[in-house]
Amino acid sequence: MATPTNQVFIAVIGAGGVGKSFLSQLAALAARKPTPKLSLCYISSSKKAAFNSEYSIGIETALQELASSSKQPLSLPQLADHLAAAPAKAVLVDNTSSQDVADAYPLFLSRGISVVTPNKKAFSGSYKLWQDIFTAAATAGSKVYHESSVGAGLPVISTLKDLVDTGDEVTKIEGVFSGTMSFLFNSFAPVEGSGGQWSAEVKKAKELGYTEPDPRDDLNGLDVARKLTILARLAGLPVESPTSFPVQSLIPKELESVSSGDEFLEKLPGFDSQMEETKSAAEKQGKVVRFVGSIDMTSKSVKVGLEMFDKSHPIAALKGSDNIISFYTKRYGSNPLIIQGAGAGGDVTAMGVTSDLIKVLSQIA
Ligand SMILES: NC(=O)C1=CN([C@@H]2O[C@H](COP(=O)(O)OP(=O)(O)OC[C@H]3O[C@@H](n4cnc5c(N)ncnc54)[C@H](OP(=O)(O)O)[C@@H]3O)[C@@H](O)[C@H]2O)C=CC1
Ligand SMILES: N[C@@H](CC=O)C(=O)O
Ligand code: NA
Repeated sequence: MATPTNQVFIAVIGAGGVGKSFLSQLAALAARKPTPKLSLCYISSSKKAAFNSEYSIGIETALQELASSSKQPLSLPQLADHLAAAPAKAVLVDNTSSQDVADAYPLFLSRGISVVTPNKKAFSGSYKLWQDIFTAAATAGSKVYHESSVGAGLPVISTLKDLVDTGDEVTKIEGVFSGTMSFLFNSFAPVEGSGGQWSAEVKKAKELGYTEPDPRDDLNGLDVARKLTILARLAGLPVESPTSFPVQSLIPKELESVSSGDEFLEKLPGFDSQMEETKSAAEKQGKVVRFVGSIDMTSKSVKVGLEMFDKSHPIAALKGSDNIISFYTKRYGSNPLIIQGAGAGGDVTAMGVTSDLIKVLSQIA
């Protein structure tokens, strides 16, 4: 039987802040662009899944179907089998931050299943996983896109790929790469006024959907380190892992061994004085403190941490969860190519995922 080319099956793992926004953008996309026909065939959280032998879940009703389902999620190899047996091509959308799901991308890709994701774990894990992912995709002809793994929906990865693919040479990448850290410092240590309480701002960032599922993954600097690992690799620096360069953590020493994110948030107000000291030290010099990262391609060095900025500096003047990312290249000379805008939040992150899906559809359907 010929494989229909006018239909694509979509499997979604993860229905949190980004996953929910993605589903509503998928519903709008399916309504706006009837070709190829987009069929949602699987949706799961960590505990439950909705799927059936007809490969058909209502996109609009997916969250209700998931909530009322009594099915356990398929194991990742079972899901790969299920999608490989679908009557047309399939795309896996990973909206989790799971390392296990990320580790399975080579399996999905080698079975012809394309992957789109905002999950940083695969592209910032071991360099071997990175190679396995792109080798599996190249061998099987499947596609893999991860725009929202850096700067949420901002066109950071596509821009860097375009620079490299057109023969430009990146010399340095620097800026603010975390929506959470941007929000925290913009509200805790604003250019004007006194700012809020550190621990209260951390809670707000979580409520606004900016943080990782566990906010300690933002505060320990690892989220930014992961993003820099991804960008460094794309720019041609084969960084081994996000822990292979200096990363400053903002987790108080006393809370390093706390077992859960919730307990950490409960105890954090007891350590607000530590961040207050950092803020005052900058204020004494007429500056503000911000959490930044940089990749220097010439010296092959990557670093992540706090720096002080004059109040007139563009990094000091960021608002909300904005990221600012400057690409210094041979072609752009001393005036970098700069990308700026919201770097976290469900809708802007899902936008990057949905636009990646559209790119995949244009190549496979
Ligand atoms: N939020 C943001 O602004 C941005 C997020 N991202 C990335 O997007 C991804 C999702 O973030 P976000 O939506 O905020 O996170 P949430 O915590 O809101 O949602 C995560 C979802 O993934 C599910 N999940 C976790 N592990 C598994 C698993 N092994 N199998 C199936 N489902 C699983 C969770 O299920 P359950 O509810 O059962 O635990 C939940 O539905 C992360 O990788 C994050 O780094 C990237 C850019 C910006
Ligand atoms: N927690 C991350 C989400 C996007 O990658 C951030 O705050 O930037
Ligand atoms: Na992006």
